[in-house]
Amino acid sequence: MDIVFIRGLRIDAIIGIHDWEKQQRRPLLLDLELGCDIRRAAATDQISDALDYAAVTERLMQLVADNRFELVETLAEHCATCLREEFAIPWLRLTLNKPDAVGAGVAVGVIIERGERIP
Ligand SMILES: Nc1nc2c(c(=O)[nH]1)N=C([C@H](O)[C@@H](O)CO)CN2
Repeated sequence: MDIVFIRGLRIDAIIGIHDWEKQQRRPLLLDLELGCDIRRAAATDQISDALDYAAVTERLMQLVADNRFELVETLAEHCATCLREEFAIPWLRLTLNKPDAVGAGVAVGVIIERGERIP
């Protein structure tokens, strides 16, 4: 299986369990590995045959802008479900990093894998 990746995507989100976290958007960092087969896109050189990482990025930014959650788990799961359904992605790994949430310079978050890797 091939992978289209997105690394270091910064999206400002309302997320957190505390009242003060619900008042202001704060940055999240997303890394994604998206399973796909790039061979058709490579053969045709057409974006319509590719898993368009720009379209995926735009969809994630819209999803985060339209929602507010308490837990990073909930947001990660929504992102994974949305991408798998709307972009027909068989497998993905998503890392959601909420920087500085427990202290300056400390990274916390979740890493989830969903779907089946196609050999
Ligand atoms: N597993 C999780 N633990 C915590 C989360 C979370 O989303 N998932 N969130 C918080 C707070 O919102 C934190 O970011 C600031 O105290 C705490 N633990």
